[in-house]
Amino acid sequence: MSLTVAIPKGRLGNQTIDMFKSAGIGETIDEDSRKLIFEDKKNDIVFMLLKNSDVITYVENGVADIGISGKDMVMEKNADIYELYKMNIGRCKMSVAGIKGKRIFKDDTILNVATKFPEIAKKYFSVKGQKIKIIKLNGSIELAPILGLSDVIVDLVETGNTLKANGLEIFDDMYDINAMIISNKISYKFKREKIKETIEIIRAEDEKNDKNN
Ligand SMILES: Nc1ncnc2c1ncn2[C@@H]1O[C@H](COP(=O)(O)OP(=O)(O)OP(=O)(O)O)[C@@H](O)[C@H]1O
Ligand SMILES: O=P(O)(O)OC[C@H]1O[C@H](OP(=O)(O)OP(=O)(O)O)[C@H](O)[C@@H]1O
Repeated sequence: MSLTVAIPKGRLGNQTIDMFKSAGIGETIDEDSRKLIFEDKKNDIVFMLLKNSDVITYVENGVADIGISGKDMVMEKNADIYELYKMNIGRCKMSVAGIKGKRIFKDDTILNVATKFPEIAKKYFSVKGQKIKIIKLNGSIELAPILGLSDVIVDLVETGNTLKANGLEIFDDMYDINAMIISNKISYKFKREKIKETIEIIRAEDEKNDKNN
């Protein structure tokens, strides 16, 4: 049976597809076409291109044997999967941020938190004993404090350019984030050799790219 691989469309997917291609795998993948599924007959792998936040769902349900997902999504979905390899791509931080110079402390009152990651934010603030209200957004999170929708945001920060350009700053660093190769648990039992072989190929490309950067 072929190995099925879930690739997120967008920044992580583009880099991963390049890695596969330079190892001679997935040469049939055409990111410019509207097709979402590509078969590499030579290597007996089927690639599916998914929305980033859906990769975990496909892997957890076994429709994809393995997938590439940001650690942020792995934490947010708390899925029953294996994390097999931590990649050097997709490196950023998850942070609490808000309007520069206006760090808010609200001991007994509720802090309004805008984020794409409600579960991560809830756990983080609950450990700190801070009561919060989540405002779930899907993008442009940095707008929320500027427009008065929230007190703070919980979001990813890489260069810090988006925060800076919008007059925000980091209040607290929460977690280091990177891309992960994840696997369905049953697939790992029955396709272990093929999965390991594929991860070794990606690992070699990932390490090679990391050295060159
Ligand atoms: N600025 C960034 N720098 C580095 N890695 C990032 C950055 N933003 C996101 N990532 C990582 O890349 C993954 C994919 O991000 P991308 O922006 O392509 O997806 P998305 O559009 O947020 O997808 P979705 O809306 O489905 O969640 C994230 O889950 C995260 O792990
Ligand atoms: O620190 P920086 O290098 O500026 O990167 C951080 C930005 O990148 C991500 O957004 P993305 O580009 O995915 O846009 P969206 O989530 O707003 O759609 C993240 O949500 C931040 O907004």
